[in-house]
Amino acid sequence: MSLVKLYDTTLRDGTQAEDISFLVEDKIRIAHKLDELGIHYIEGGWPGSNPKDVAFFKDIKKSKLSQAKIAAFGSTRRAKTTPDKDHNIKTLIAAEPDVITIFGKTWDFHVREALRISLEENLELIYDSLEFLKQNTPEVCYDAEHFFDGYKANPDYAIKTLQAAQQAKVDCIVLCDTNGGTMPYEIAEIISAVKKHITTPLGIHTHNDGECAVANSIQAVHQGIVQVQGTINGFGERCGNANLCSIIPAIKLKLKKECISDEQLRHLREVSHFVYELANISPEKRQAYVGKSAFAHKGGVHVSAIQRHPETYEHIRPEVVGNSTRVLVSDLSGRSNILAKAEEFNINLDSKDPVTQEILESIKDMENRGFQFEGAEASFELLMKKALGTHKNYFQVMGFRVIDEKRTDDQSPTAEATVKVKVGGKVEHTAAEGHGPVNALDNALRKALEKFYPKLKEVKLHDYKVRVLPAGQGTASSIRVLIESGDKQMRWGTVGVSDNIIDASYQALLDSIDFKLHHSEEK
Ligand SMILES: CC(=O)SCCNC(=O)CCNC(=O)[C@H](O)C(C)(C)COP(=O)(O)OP(=O)(O)OC[C@H]1O[C@@H](n2cnc3c(N)ncnc32)[C@H](O)[C@@H]1OP(=O)(O)O
Ligand SMILES: CC(=O)C(=O)O
Repeated sequence: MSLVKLYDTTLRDGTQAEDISFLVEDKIRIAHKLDELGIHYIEGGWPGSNPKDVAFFKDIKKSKLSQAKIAAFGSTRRAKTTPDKDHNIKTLIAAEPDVITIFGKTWDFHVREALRISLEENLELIYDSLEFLKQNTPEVCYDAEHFFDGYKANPDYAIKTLQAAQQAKVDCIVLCDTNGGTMPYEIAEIISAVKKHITTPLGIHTHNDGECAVANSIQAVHQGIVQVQGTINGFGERCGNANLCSIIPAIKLKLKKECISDEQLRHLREVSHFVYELANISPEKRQAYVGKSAFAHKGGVHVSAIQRHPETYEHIRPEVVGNSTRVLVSDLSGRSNILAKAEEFNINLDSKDPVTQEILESIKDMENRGFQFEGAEASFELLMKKALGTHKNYFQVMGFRVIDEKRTDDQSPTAEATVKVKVGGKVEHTAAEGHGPVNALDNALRKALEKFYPKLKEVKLHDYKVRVLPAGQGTASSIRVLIESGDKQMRWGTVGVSDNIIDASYQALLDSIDFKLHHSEEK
């Protein structure tokens, strides 16, 4: 099986994305993750650009990578100098990477407009920059910027720029779709034309402006190119770069070519989430292969079929990329969704038991009133237990009161809540303050119940989302509150709906506490 080399530019082109910035420490941690994933080349940055990138190349040498090569990025020399005097080229060599990659101009329009030099001068600049680098570095890649646009505008000149790089004996020539507007069929045609003139190994670097970056990269691999550049999660300039989290499984599972091992592929989802975490960006749910929804089944017909055979609605087994099948519960559910969830929660439920239908109808009715169980599986589990008569009443809330007060215009508001709960035969009446009314109510409820159930001290509130339901009644609209809670072992979601935001929050908080108590006892 032929090997396709993976070249990751998350740490360089990825950081050219709006909102993405990594500390040097983040870059080092990501580099190690990429190395473990089996990425062959890690482009760490542009040392001629900023001190952070210089520090990366210095620091990465202090720790050992298992197999990846570190690449430094830059450009061909400036027009009015020679390579040995060019600041950018000198800093690239000084960074002492395993590989140096420079980009140069292919498109005659860019040579004239961006560099403002003659076409001939640009060819000299490509050749002598690369030739000089080849004498000073073990491996050199050449990124032919705007190659596809350049080829379409002036094929002869575009090929001449590649020939200049080939003459300098570079190790790989990377065809770039820099503006990201090329279509997959053009990639196939142009690569086969290039191969008539160029014998140097070819690579591909695509951007996603036409939403075709992954498709274009796969098309290029199909055409026999040997290096694919991209970024984790598709981070990158404008609409992003080609997403390696989609390209890697496509190379292995669809094109049946070698790139990383099966074991490394099982860590793909983990690496994707790690990079999101360090970038401080919420993972994209609908991301192919690695997203939370990539194998989430909602329609009753789908759930029924995947239980008979997963391949009916899954294009690959999710485990091979470290993901898993999920069944969602909603008003699009059928009995199969309820039965699948019951099995997941270790609840015995017979498909012929009339309670299955009752639960289904109750969900459809509640979703119609604004509830949503997809992010609130703990509330759904409690609902099932109530329907089956296995729900236990650990406590009863006899009432609550919340006061939100702002006495003068220049004073911040204060919030206080009182609750009355009954546990066994004992009544507890407690008050607490908080940052706002919901937090005060949460504090009061826990304060009252922790006396009876000290395990509740472990529960932390991780997320609190409020959504106004679209009834068009302004501040009198119904509200849905989704809460995510967690302890040391797990996280769970609960939901509440009311036309009163405090009441909706109260319902979700109560379910969260109730769920924790049920699970502590079951353990
Ligand atoms: C397709 C890509 O993604 S390429 C990577 C793009 N990434 C970045 O630009 C991020 C890092 N860049 C930087 O930190 C800065 O732009 C630097 C340090 C590289 C250069 O900064 P400056 O010297 O201030 O120049 P500036 O940012 O305005 O860039 C334009 C200069 O680059 C030159 N240039 C652009 N492409 C090339 C090239 N392939 N070869 C040589 N010079 C080039 C232009 O001719 C222009 O030079 P001039 O001002 O002497 O006419
Ligand atoms: C080299 C590069 O980043 C590009 O052409 O998009």
